[in-house]
Amino acid sequence: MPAPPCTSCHAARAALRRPRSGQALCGACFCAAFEAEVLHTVLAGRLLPPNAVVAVGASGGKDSTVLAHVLRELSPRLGISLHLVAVDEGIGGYRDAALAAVKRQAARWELPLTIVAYADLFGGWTMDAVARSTAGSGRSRSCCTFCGVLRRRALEEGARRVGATHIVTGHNADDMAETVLMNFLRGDAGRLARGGGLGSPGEGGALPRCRPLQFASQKEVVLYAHFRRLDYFSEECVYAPEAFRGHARDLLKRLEAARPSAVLDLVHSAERLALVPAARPPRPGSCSRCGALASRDLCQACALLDGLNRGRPRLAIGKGRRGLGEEGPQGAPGDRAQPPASETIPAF
Ligand SMILES: Nc1ncnc2c1ncn2[C@@H]1O[C@H](COP(=O)(O)OP(=O)(O)OP(=O)(O)O)[C@@H](O)[C@H]1O
Repeated sequence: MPAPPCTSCHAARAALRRPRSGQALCGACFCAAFEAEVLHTVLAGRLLPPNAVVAVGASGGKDSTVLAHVLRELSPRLGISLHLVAVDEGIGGYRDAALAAVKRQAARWELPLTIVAYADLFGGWTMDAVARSTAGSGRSRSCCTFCGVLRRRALEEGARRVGATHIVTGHNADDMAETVLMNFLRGDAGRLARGGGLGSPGEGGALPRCRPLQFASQKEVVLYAHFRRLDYFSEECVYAPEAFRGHARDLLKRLEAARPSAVLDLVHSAERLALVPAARPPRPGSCSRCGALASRDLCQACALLDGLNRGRPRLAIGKGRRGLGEEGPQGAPGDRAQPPASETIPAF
């Protein structure tokens, strides 16, 4: 049976049904709709003002590839300029291939690219060295904790170097829903309290960050990349299988099978959550070492590096009561007198 006509242009045959709405569209109309929705997210949320210099966190993966492509399409209407910033975490057998994809994108789209490396920024520490240091006798399950904190810092540093006024990342709705689930599973009220919204406004001197793909489903991101024939790197990070996020991802897939709106419902639930004031993190101060946003003497990145340099990395990541959980905070439940330092960072 031939495909039905596209319900938008009525000229071409439909090439897909949109996963959420079931609408039958041709590839061109789907891509136009996808771009219009991202434009709406940016405009309605006032995420990127005219003349913004936008650093796109470019990992070479599908999400940031789609984000960079869509923002490039939209940049004349938004009046923004783009700069790709890629972080080389020093992960052998993974990041080099991903960076090669970013370089190809920069060349094809004629966008400036800056690469910053953990090894240069963090006193010689690469993620592979961190993994060796944190593993002890077994496999390290805390790599994503370290990497998330350090990458956030590295992206901020890279963005500053290129004179950016804003940072965007490619987190999609599925990523956001996983994060909400993980925060629930950890009982992390501090993060849940400010987990909604489209990003952080740039408190404490940090650059404003946002996630323009936050309402786009992973499936549609992949479909957009397919129809626009985007070239991206699709392998999983070598440390990802150890991460707690994988459990949240599996759970989310099962929830979505039973209830297709589960992903977006979770994203919106984070926006609507109203927690009692006592659950909110304290007003942040600044790190005594680097001046970044911190709720304790040292910011997350400096605390982690301190632990690594002293040969006691596990202390900084929650093997004690006040450390960080994997990819985020994990203070003792109910311990609100001095919440974990990680509560000072937004949930991405
Ligand atoms: N090495 C990196 N350099 C620059 N930005 C990065 C890097 N890694 C991740 N990011 C940014 O953070 C976002 C989320 O990354 P993460 O690895 O958690 O998710 P992802 O869904 O696999 O994203 P992607 O498909 O873009 O790799 C990316 O979309 C990108 O904007």
